Amino acid sequence: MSKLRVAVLGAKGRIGSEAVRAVEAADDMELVAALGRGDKLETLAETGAQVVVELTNPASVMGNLDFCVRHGIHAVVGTTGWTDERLAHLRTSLDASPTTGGEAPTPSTGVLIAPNFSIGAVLTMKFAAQAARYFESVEVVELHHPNKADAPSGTATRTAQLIAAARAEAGCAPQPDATVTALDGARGADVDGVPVHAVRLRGLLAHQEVLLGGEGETLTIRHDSLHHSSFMPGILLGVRRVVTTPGLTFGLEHFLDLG
Ligand SMILES: NC(=O)C1=CN([C@@H]2O[C@H](COP(=O)(O)OP(=O)(O)OC[C@H]3O[C@@H](n4cnc5c(N)ncnc54)[C@H](O)[C@@H]3O)[C@@H](O)[C@H]2O)C=CC1
Ligand SMILES: O=C(O)C1=N[C@H](C(=O)O)C[C@H](O)C1
Repeated sequence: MSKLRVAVLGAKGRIGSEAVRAVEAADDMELVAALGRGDKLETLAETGAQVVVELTNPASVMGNLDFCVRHGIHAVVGTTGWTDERLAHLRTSLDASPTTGGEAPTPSTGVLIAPNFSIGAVLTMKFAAQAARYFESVEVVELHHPNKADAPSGTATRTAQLIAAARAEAGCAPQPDATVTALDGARGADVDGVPVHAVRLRGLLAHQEVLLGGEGETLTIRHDSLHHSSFMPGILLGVRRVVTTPGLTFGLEHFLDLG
């Protein structure tokens, strides 16, 4: 069986360099390009890359994906900074990409955007959304290394959105909060009504706590990524699945059998 031809964008970065090693070690993949800032995207087409693993930064990701989609190259994206506007733009460009034909043509290019590739983080999001309706209060605390460019993390934003959606579906009342005066930022960022707090601390990598509170009890769901290796099985799964999943997939959970 022929190997999947994979390229990594952001190949010299913290997660990108780990992804390069993971792709090189995978029996069913061939690393055909490892590109960093300033390298020409045309290399992707020239090397016949079938899948790009995009691990750069929010300022670069849209241009990189535009190139991939125009050239029919599938993409597995870990880079953060996704807004509704950016997702709409990507869907529009996917709609215009080559189609598989048939009565209801679908985009043939697949893009997976995963706010977090680690299984524990994906499960944290799922468990938090399940629990959210049973507690009056819920807040998210994410903790990362101090070199991280964005806050709150993509994972925390997604977690809060899923919690808010679950609470809205269950008809939950707004959270209790009697705060009248507060220093700017003291109550965190408001993501769909869920407070999200970001800690940046030397020594940390990527961690998250979801704090849930009800009458006389609290529940804490905590996840810790202790090494970038925690993201690699998810990236490799994404590469294997995206080639047969046209269009936009948001969240690795769609490629996992979580029940
Ligand atoms: N979804 C997930 O599970 C994870 C996502 N991330 C995200 O991945 C992104 C990268 O994180 P880190 O590796 O920590 O950052 P980093 O700053 O260490 O690495 C980013 C690399 O991309 C390069 N780069 C910038 N623009 C480029 C371009 N146009 N073409 C090619 N390379 C370019 C930079 O020079 C740098 O080497 C961030 O958005 C981060 O939040 C990080 C870890 C896990
Ligand atoms: O920048 C990081 O390191 C990470 N970024 C992602 C995020 O913003 O959620 C995933 C993980 O938290 C590591």
